This record gives sequence, C-alpha cells and structure tokens, in this order.
Amino acid sequence: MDYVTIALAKGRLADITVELFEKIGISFTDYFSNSRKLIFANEEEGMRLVLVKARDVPIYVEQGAADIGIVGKDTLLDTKANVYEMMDLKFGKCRFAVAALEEYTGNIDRKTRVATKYVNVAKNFFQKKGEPIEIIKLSGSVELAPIMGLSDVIVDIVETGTTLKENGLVILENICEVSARLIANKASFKTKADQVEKIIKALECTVQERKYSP
Ligand SMILES: Nc1ncnc2c1ncn2[C@@H]1O[C@H](COP(=O)(O)OP(=O)(O)OP(=O)(O)O)[C@@H](O)[C@H]1O
Ligand SMILES: O=P(O)(O)OC[C@H]1O[C@H](OP(=O)(O)OP(=O)(O)O)[C@H](O)[C@@H]1O
Repeated sequence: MDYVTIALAKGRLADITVELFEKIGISFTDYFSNSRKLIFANEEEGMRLVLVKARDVPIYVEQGAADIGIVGKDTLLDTKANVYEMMDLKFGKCRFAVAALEEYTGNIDRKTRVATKYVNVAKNFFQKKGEPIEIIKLSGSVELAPIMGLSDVIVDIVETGTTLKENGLVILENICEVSARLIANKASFKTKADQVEKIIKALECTVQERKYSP
C-alpha cells in the first residue's frame, strides 16, 4: 500500500490537527516529543505527516509531494494553488479585515498604501471596490506599519482583536471568514481514492458531530 502523505502547517494549526487525527485513530506518537523531526510515520495506517511552513502546504499538495494538506483559508486564498478544497475543519477561526489607526480619516489624494502579508487577498479586495492601492508586502507585525507611517491601512487576520486594540487600530471593513481547510492533490484524489476518502469521511464525522471542539 502506498503511503498517504499529509502536509501540515507548522505553528498554530499543527497540534490541533494532530489531535484531530488522533481522534480518528491516526496517531503520530513521536510528534509530541518536542524533537526537531519534520516527518512522522504511522506504518499501520500507511500514513506520513510532514511539517512545512504554512505557505508551503499548498505547494506540496499541488505538486503531489503530499496527497492532502491542512492549511488556513487565508493561505489558500492568497496562494491560489490548483488543489481540491475538500472540507472546512472548523478550527483556526479568524477573519480577514482592513484596519487603520483610530484617527485615520481616509482623506488622502494619492493611492492608499496597504501593508499586508496577503498581497493577493488585498489586491483582489480593493480591485473589486475599484480603489487604487499601493501594496507594501510585509512578513509579520503588520499592525506596526500605520503606526510607523509605512502604510495608511493594513489587511490582516483578526482573531480576538487584541493586537489591533493594543496598537490603537480599528477595523474599517471585514473581508471574509477564515478557518482551517483540508486540501487534496487532484491526482491523489483519484489514485489513492479509497485511502483519501476514508480519511475525509472520518474527519467529516468528527467535525460535524462536534466530538471535536477545539
Ligand atoms: N490569531 C491568528 N493569527 C494568525 N493566524 C491565525 C490566527 N488564528 C488562526 N489562524 C490561522 O493559523 C494559520 C497559521 O498561523 P501561524 O501564525 O502559525 O503561521 P503564519 O502566520 O501563516 O506563518 P509564519 O508565522 O510562519 O509567518 C493562519 O494561516 C490562519 O489560518
Ligand atoms: O486578533 P488577534 O487575536 O490579536 O490575532 C491577530 C494577530 O495574530 C496574527 O499574528 P501572528 O501572531 O501570527 O504574528 P505575525 O503576524 O507577526 O506573524 C495576525 O497577523 C494578527 O497580528
């Protein structure tokens, strides 16, 4: 039997995903041993788990280096990978929003400068509104940009709103909801149909029956 390889985003979504797989009977025991290993196997189930950066999950799955992946909808929207989006896992919930300093009035006679990690999401959102913008691509701590005069607004993820609040920013507009998604490689979905479908069915039951509430 071929392995089914799962690409998992390191960071926020990782532990919760491994726990979810445990709930459907697929354990990666070494995972919680705090090692620097990036690949874990469950020989009995014929499964492999690889830990990659969030933005690389769609690339691994699109290229077929992994059969399925777990990644935030934010990353999926921004990277536009050619993969199947199979299901909403209902955790990692947050949303995309446009935010600015409380005192921002929007009264400027030039393009709005938008700081973000999510270039495509920001571009699409403002394009639909017909508003010309200049993108300032950052890698993190995006809330700093308006404070430092680097941008007028930001497009970023908001979960509790604490980061915005503690930095004097407010939401101007909500863009869309975000949560973790299960994605699948298009070829694997056919060639490993039985194994992939079995995993998806088990996950669907667990997520839907709310046996799993992060
Ligand atoms: N408060 C939150 N902030 C950021 N992401 C969140 C939050 N809540 C849920 N998520 C989800 O968790 C995913 C992973 O976030 P994480 O912070 O681990 O990595 P990242 O910010 O994409 O990458 P990196 O920190 O390596 O640049 C996000 O893509 C998003 O879908
Ligand atoms: O609404 P909150 O609950 O405060 O969460 C939102 C914050 O969390 C994320 O940052 P992260 O911790 O990933 O840092 P980074 O953006 O610098 O990578 C996001 O980019 C926001 O800054």
